[in-house]
Amino acid sequence: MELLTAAEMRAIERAAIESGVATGRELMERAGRGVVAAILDWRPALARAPGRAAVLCGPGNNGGDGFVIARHLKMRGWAVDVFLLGAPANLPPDAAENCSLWREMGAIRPLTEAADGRRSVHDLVIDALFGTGLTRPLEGAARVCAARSWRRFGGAGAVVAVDVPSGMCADSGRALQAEPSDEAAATKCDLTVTFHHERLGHRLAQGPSQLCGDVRVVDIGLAGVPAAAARLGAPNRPGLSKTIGHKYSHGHALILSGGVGRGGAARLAARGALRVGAGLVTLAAPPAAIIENASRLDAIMLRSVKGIEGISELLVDRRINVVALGPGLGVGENTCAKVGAALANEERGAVLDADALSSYQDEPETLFRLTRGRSVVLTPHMGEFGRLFPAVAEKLVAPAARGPAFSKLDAARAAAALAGCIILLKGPDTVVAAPDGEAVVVSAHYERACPWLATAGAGDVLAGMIAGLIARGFHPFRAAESAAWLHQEAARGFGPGLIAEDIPERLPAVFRDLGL
Ligand SMILES: NC(=O)C1=CN([C@@H]2O[C@H](COP(=O)(O)OP(=O)(O)OC[C@H]3O[C@@H](n4cnc5c(N)ncnc54)[C@H](O)[C@@H]3O)[C@@H](O)[C@H]2O)[C@@H](O)CC1
Ligand SMILES: [K+]
Repeated sequence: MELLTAAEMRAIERAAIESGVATGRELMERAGRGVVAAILDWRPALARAPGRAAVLCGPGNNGGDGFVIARHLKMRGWAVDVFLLGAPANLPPDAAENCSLWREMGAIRPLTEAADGRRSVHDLVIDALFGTGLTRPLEGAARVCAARSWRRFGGAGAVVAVDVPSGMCADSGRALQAEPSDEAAATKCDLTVTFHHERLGHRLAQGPSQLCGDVRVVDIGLAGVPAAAARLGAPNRPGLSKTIGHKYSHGHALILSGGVGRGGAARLAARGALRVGAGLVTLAAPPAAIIENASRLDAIMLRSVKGIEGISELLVDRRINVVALGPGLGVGENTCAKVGAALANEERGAVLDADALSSYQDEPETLFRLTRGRSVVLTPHMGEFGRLFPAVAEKLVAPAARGPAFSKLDAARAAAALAGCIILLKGPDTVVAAPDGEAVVVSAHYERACPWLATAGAGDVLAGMIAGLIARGFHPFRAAESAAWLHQEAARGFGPGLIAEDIPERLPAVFRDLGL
């Protein structure tokens, strides 16, 4: 599934209109009618018993959709109150036409009245104030209405956004705000109905977690108009279903462990690598930690390595085609030396996580010289990301004062360009990006939500799973994307109460469900 920016959606609309696929009026009609159908399908009780709706219309084409919605609701027996921000005379042509059509059916009141009303008498509030054209933070009555939506308009039924919740940037999922002291304002909705494909903002930042509610996509007849867009991440089925061969044909992953009492993270990673299908998995530990690890490992092989030379000696074996390191290694020069040894051979893949990233916080460029152009995946969470890419992270945490705002996708892309390798930026809205700009959002939201995945050690398992898929011959980008998806799916299937150890053990069930 593609995820569009506002500009990409506008380009598609323009191409459709220019090539005669549909007029702007027709698209608006399909959009408004589609929203009504989607709402009634989403909550069938609203279809059985029409009530009273408030339609909040803005000054652009999002408002135009609102007038279409008002008309279709009224035709279905609803009592409809329409509120407009600004004057009808200032509406763009298609919206103005639909405004006139509505005026034959009912009145238009200024939005300030909706903002002032103490209690809502409405069963349904339609937010058609701003869509993809929003460029600056909400002001005045629109801002008051957005704030009221957080209190459900004083008792209103469902709040439904047209295209995007007003106040949210469609590209980043962030609520626009002028300065840090300024509270971000965007409508909090129960349902968001968008058109053609989802926008990126439906999958990033506050979009899915706080603002959109459920999301439905309405077809407005734009299929076939191409766009170069980001995608929603998915498992690579053909890669995963490759028949089981000789154990060496599925590669050999090496996981570097920390010292005595610090091997748990590496063991979790190793288990993830093995369960995801690496042919062989070896855990390399310092001599003093061998007994501890030997008592905990069976299918995973164990090697004692002494210092950096020990790692280099082990890596003379070319059959080891990927190394994962970072979890439990500690932050410091010693870990940097291990990263250097792990990346010495150009042909070998690598996954760097946790301490392998934080160890370079004083000179990230030293790390990037090693990773540039290599089959390497860096898997930072936001904190680690900020240490390696401080300038990029700063742009992401600065208030989103203008739309389109800098997004998590932009951040991961910028980081991938700097590091010259694959970046997986963690979160429920995980983004995987490559230096050439390819990017996916692996989204654990809506029907795939699994907040219990934020548990200690889950990231270690993910690093191991990525390494396991690289061992199996996956391109590092596909390995990161598929592993992130499988990781979420395992957590989803397990349910609340999940601990990191459960994730690898759940993978066989995930594979079975995929029909592999
Ligand atoms: N692109 C498409 O293919 C389609 C778009 N449609 C609708 O059209 C919408 C986009 O319409 P527009 O481009 O007119 O954009 P909007 O309706 O989102 O708003 C644009 C207007 O608001 C003003 N504005 C921006 N930020 C403001 C602020 N903070 N305070 C006050 N005014 C502000 C702009 O100057 C402009 O006049 C979509 O979200 C969608 O709802 C649909 O009709 C169907 C087809
Ligand atoms: K809206």
